[in-house]
Amino acid sequence: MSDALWQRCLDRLGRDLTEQELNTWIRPLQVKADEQALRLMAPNRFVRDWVRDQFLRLIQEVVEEVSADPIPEVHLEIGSAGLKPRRSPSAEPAERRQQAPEARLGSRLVPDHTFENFIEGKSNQLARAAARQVAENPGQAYNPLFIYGGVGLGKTHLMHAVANRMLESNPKARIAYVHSERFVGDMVKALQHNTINDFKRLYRGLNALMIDDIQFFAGKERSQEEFFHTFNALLEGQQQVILTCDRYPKEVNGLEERLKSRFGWGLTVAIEPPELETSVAILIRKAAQDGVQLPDEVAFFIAQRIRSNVRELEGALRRVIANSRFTGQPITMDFTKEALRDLLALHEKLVTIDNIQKTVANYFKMGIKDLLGKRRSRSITRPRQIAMALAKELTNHSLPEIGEEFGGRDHTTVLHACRKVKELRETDTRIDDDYQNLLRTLTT
Ligand SMILES: Nc1ncnc2c1ncn2[C@@H]1O[C@H](COP(=O)(O)OP(=O)(O)OP(=O)(O)O)[C@@H](O)[C@H]1O
Repeated sequence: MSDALWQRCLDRLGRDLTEQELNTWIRPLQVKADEQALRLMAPNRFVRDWVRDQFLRLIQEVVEEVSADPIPEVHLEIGSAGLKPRRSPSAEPAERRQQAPEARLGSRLVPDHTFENFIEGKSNQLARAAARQVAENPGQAYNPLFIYGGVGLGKTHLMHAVANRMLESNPKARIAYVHSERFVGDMVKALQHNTINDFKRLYRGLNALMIDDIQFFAGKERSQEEFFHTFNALLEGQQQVILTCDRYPKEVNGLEERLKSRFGWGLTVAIEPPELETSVAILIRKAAQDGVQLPDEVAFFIAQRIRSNVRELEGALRRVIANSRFTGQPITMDFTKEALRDLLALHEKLVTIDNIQKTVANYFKMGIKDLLGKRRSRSITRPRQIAMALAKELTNHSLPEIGEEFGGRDHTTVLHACRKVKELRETDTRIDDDYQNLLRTLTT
């Protein structure tokens, strides 16, 4: 009964919470069978406290709304609906752990991927904070830590930052960072050479295991099986596990349910594409690391045009710096536009005012006529203002040109729209989410 009720609550909560809030805080809760109450089990104290402070009242309201009489009380506790992971000391004897040669496990860590070099912004704040906690208290804070998000957004960087920090405090820590394809490859080799027991011993004797891009496990049942056991052995021994994936674990097809549910034991956090200010800060920092002082306007220019991910931002910056070194010219706006001409042409070709109008109208489920027309009800002016702000941000058109394209409006109307949207994004997360979603749709 509780499961069905909770499912109805989840559907209803989807209307009030963002997808990220649902995925990070609400979906990891498990329901424990109870006739009288709805018992929600949080995987750890952090999640319980956060859910209690931020969402419990809403959950209670939703439960009242969706349940028939009698309305159950809502209890929020730490634990799980099923078995708890055993809190035994390390699963492997110490001398056996010492035998495993590090070099045979995983890939090298990038020394520059540190917390200090990771620029924080709203889009990655939670992931960075969680990773830091894990680095300070491996095996204790959140286990496993599951970081998900699109390509090139800093998941690997954060993983390495945890490993680098752990090694700083304990140079003997046994940490393996592996891409999931490599884990699968190594396992297949071990099976072929009859060395699967060594393989198991190596992995299970670690202090921390970090596996990147676990979406590649999809459909590989034998690897998932082995990984599941390794994973359990490490968790039981309170050794840290960190995983990354390009999407929310429940959305990976071909991944066993028991694995997906285990991932929810710790903390699942998202990384989003960086906001403009974060992108600018990243560019300025990366340039400085290369000994280049990047003018602010150039950083803004690049960040405004390349919105998809940090790797692309870095690529554009590298190209500007390389061109400047090669030609001996200083990095000015004109120089940057020239250096990135083909890249920007590609982006601009895709983002036209027309395209923005269609995408925004579609997103808010309204007609283009209304978007461009004279009606002034809020349900129409907001999307209209958002569309104008996007046109200013993503195209090279001037304010009067944009006004013209929006039903012949004055350039001051466009300016007002841009300011209003900026202000609203700072005060209303829903509008900010809508804006970010639209940005992403238009630029990727
Ligand atoms: N917030 C940030 N501050 C500084 N550098 C960043 C930040 N986010 C990402 N980067 C840099 O962007 C590049 C891509 O990041 P990373 O390889 O960690 O992405 P990823 O999310 O793991 O992508 P993929 O899914 O493709 O593996 C790296 O060079 C990384 O250092």
